[in-house]
Amino acid sequence: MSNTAQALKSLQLRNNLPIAALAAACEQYPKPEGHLYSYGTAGFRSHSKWFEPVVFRVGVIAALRSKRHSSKFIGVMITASHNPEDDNGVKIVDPRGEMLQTEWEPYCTKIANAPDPASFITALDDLCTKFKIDVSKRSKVVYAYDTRPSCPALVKALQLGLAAMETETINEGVRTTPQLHYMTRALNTQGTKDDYGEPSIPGYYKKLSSAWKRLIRRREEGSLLIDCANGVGAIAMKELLEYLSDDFKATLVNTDVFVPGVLNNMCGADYVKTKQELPPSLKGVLKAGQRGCSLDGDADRLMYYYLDEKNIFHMLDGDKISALIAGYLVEKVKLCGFKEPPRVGVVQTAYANGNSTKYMQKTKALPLVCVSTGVKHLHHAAEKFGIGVYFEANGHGTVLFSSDTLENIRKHEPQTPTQDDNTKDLKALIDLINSTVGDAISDMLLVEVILNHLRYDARAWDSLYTDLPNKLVKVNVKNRADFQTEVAERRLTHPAELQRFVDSQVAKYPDGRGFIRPSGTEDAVRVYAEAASKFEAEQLANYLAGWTYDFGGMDPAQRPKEYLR
Ligand SMILES: CC(=O)N[C@H]1[C@@H](OP(=O)(O)O)O[C@H](CO)[C@@H](O)[C@@H]1O
Ligand SMILES: [Mg+2]
Repeated sequence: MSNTAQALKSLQLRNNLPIAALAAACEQYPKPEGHLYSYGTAGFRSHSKWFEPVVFRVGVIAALRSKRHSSKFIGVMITASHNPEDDNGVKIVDPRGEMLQTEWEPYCTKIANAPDPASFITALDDLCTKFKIDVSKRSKVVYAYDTRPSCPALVKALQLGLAAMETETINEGVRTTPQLHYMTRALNTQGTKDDYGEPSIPGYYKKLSSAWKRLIRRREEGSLLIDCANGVGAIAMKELLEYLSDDFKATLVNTDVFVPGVLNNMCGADYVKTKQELPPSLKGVLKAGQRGCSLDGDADRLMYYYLDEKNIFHMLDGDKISALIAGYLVEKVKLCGFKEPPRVGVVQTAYANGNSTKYMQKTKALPLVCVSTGVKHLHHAAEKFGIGVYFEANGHGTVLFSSDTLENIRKHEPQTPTQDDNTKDLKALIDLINSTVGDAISDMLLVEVILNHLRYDARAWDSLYTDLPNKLVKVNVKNRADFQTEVAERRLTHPAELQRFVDSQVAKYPDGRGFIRPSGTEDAVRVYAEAASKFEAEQLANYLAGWTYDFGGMDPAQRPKEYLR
């Protein structure tokens, strides 16, 4: 008998898992030695070379998650978003289209890292016991993937995991991440009072396009330039434009889907946010005054921008999008004439520009909370408002309507024609917004509608407030776990001396703010600083980076020369 067979025979499981099928499949996808995976903010993410065993195991976990949720559909999305083309990632989507419940994350990590079939099955057994999963229940999984060359092989691995669990599956093919989230929720709510829409990709386009047509008031001059990052967003945008009729004028660029080496390369939302400049491929294409926007590689992030008459680039990031939407919604709600108007609130992270926070709180008197980085934290905090607007500065975000708010709107009886018009608008806005997750395409339509209603061009929108100059630096350290934070990652608890240095430096700069936190997705520590001028923001960031580098146990002789000490 082989070692594996012996190990399997001596297993004492508490749950009736299909051991033979799981072990056989696991042997086909042996876990490479020396690679540790961790289920974090963005699910699992890694170089695609080592990724098939992880995706196979995620298939099994997703099936168990479905069994745990009375056989509701669970979603699985294979994508590495804005990361390089050779990376890939996988994440699990819960029945309402939300991110996987946090309590499952450490179990996913353990299952992914189990070195052999016996320990893999034992880890699954622990999960089943912990969450009282009835293995005999049916399971259903809907999945999709992005345009990366590694996807077909990863999909095969996923399918093997699902087949081992005898899962009913729907393969949605190459789709955006938000489309997969939509599908998951729509499949699970079909025919119920919470019906989210027709559970199909045409259903998604119909829902968005019909809401947009109900909202749009006047013909726009010129066309919106959309940088699709050479990713799946290009496919979705082309399909959506078919539904939007000629009234929506858009020019798509960076649409070379499936061409090797171009995905997210020198384009896309992450490029724009990190470089704070126009992608080279848009130079000479975007005209002064014209609005442009960039999606990321899986179309869940959105960045807007324009060139002024001197051809100077201005970025309208997640904070500006959030300010526009929140400011608009708070006024809209007032115009509906509710007896008890829903409370509109905003959720941000420490990366939100200081002046955006000031604008929301002081100018707009909006309640605002700051949470840790990562969409799941923002999403949960936004659920506490009647209408919760959440965006990360990098352009990922959406609007949530609580069930009380939806009920309130459904029952509302407008007393005047104005109230009636505005209530109709609000209902259409709910359809236009993909509340399951940040959706670049839905957010883009929402921004366009609001600008249309307010008669704003890009410059008018930009002038809501002026961004404080800022700089983000990624610092390599020996062990990022040595850096620990508190108050939604805005302060370090360890190393305490480094935090004291941050405090003393920041105090020297007008409008200065800075913080240091370990990345949740990369092996690095991020340093952020803002101040009244570009020079000061950069200088502050470079001081904090220099100190972080040294505190991180790195060799001072190798310290990058822009870092200051
Ligand atoms: C500064 C920054 O942009 N951080 C990003 C990045 O997280 P880090 O934990 O900073 O690596 O990736 C996350 C997942 O995509 C995203 O939610 C977050 O906003
Ligand atoms: Mg993304």
